[in-house]
Amino acid sequence: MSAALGTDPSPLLRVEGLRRAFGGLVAVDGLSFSIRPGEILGLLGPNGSGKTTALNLISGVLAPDAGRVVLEGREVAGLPAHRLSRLGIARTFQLVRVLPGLSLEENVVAGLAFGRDPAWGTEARARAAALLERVGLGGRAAQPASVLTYGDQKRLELARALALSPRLLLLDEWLAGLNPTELRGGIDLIASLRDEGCTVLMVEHVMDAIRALADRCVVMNAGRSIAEGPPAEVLAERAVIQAYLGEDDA
Ligand SMILES: Nc1ncnc2c1ncn2[C@@H]1O[C@H](COP(=O)(O)OP(=O)(O)OP(=O)(O)O)[C@@H](O)[C@H]1O
Repeated sequence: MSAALGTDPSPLLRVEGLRRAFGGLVAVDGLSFSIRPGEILGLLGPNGSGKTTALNLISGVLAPDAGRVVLEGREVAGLPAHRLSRLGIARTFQLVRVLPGLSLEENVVAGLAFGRDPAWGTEARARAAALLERVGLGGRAAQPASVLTYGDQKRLELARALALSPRLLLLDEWLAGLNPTELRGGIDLIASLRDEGCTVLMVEHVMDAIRALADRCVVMNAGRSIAEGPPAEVLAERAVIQAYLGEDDA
């Protein structure tokens, strides 16, 4: 199925034959898929299937052993994370990485220095205020990040990622661990980013969120893509159900 998407003439991002091993364990094993501009692609799979490693390879946290990562026609595999930030790839992390000793504004201003459209000083503070407003933290710029609830830390981390003016936003289980109210708000927030044309690759275990948000999904198992397509179709596939049930023959 991924071969058909490989013929897409102008994907925003294309990964091809991506591979990364840790010692004898091949965490990502020949992974290929594309993301079109404005699309939300869900990257799914059971624990340990290689999703976070794939995000790490795309965002420059890790270098691939083999394969290509092509952003708007440009080969970017192996570039370090700070170069990829400048080129428009931003991400959130599974374990939230806000700077607790800094204010909300300072957290976002720190992100604004490293993106595609960097800003400093007065302009950075104005843009930080707008970004905080955008993620539902408006009016709280001066508060220390240490007072935030878990859900609000996630919002702050999203504001920091958006501060990079990304072409592609990578979300690593951004909705995990939220209570039902926070989850609803989080889904609405991602939906609003999509409505603004943001392109998103999201690793997510919350299937209600995938059904509500993703245009397409890629399902990984043991480092490989085992299914690709619209959520309703993919989640009904036998191989996907077996992978989630932990079958060896999936
Ligand atoms: N830095 C590392 N060193 C050694 N092994 C690693 C490293 N990072 C990941 N792995 C292994 O690679 C495999 C894939 O891990 P990865 O975190 O990418 O999976 P995942 O699909 O994101 O899992 P989860 O849903 O639990 O977050 C696992 O077996 C994991 O133990």
